[in-house]
Amino acid sequence: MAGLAIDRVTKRFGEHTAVDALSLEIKPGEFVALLGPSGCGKTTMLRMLAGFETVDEGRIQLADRTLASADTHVPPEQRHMAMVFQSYALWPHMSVADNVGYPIKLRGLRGTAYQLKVQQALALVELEAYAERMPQALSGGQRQRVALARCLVSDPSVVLLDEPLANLDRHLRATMEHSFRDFHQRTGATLVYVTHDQSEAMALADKIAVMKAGQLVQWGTPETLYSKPRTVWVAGFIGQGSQLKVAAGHPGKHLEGADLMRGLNAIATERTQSVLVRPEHIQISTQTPAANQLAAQVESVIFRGERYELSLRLPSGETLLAYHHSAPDPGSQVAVSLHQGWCLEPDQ
Ligand SMILES: Nc1ncnc2c1ncn2[C@@H]1O[C@H](COP(=O)(O)OP(=O)(O)OP(=O)(O)O)[C@@H](O)[C@H]1O
Repeated sequence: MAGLAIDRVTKRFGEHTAVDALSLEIKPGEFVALLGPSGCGKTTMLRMLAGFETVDEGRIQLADRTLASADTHVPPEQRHMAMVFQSYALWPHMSVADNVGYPIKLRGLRGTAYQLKVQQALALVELEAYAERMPQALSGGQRQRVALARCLVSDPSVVLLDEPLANLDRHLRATMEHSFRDFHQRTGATLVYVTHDQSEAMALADKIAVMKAGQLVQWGTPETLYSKPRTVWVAGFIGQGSQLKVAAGHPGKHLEGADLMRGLNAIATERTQSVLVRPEHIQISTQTPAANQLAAQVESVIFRGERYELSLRLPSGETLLAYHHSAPDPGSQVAVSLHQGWCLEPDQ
């Protein structure tokens, strides 16, 4: 296993900078997600890692070896990496076992050694029983697992995955999230996973690189991104929550309930700091508001199975998303206690 170092890597297409001085240190065996909206440069970064694109500036290293820089370009087949695409790209005329074994057959492996490798790769994705099936006779999730097995058969140091669940329905995606985590635990491979779906990145990755317009805006564990998003934009992109303006705190600080309430009650011109309040830090009651609570009007209620999701309007005119175990009437007044908030940096 080897770690990957991405050091101030830049890629331009004509006038457009697709990846802008991006740096990341990926440890051996880490599961990393590149997360960001469409067009932010995730796929371009992945293709530079794979060697399908050259690097204009900066350097990519795998362990001590330079794979790419302005004057170095190791070709894809010499990088010891494997890539899994959204479209699976299986050969329809070959059985599952033949699809999986194809890369090592190309390298001349035959006989028992070949059979064993194919069997081991199929076992990693729990498809041993499907070895003789044709790809058309598999579900979308199973096809994606065949594609994974095919990339593992050559023991790559790094597996690159480009939105591998994008073509699957919601139910299958959830199942596959478990398969990917199991797969990572069984292989211990270094995985770099591109997605624009924040919940997928949070469910899968050990660390997430959040990208915007070619730049890295935050690099951290899913827990850190959720509880301490750096900027207004990251907070809007990760998880659910409301952003309010307060006259208290400063970026990178928590605000406890009393300070938060005081900050919210200040006059509008003084409320210049953006604060993120997650729904789990909000308590709702249908009693008359006490001195340390806010009065809010219920605008809408959505049933989510285990709870109700409430959209509330505060006296300042701002909206607040809260959870509650029962459904208050739309239009009614509730008392709101805020227990905690996180202060955000403005976007550049
Ligand atoms: N070969 C190319 N020639 C010119 N521009 C390109 C090329 N490849 C990508 N781009 C541009 O670079 C930017 C980043 O594209 P990229 O595919 O990396 O984004 P992405 O974050 O992966 O988006 P998506 O989630 O939609 O796949 C986009 O503006 C895209 O149009």
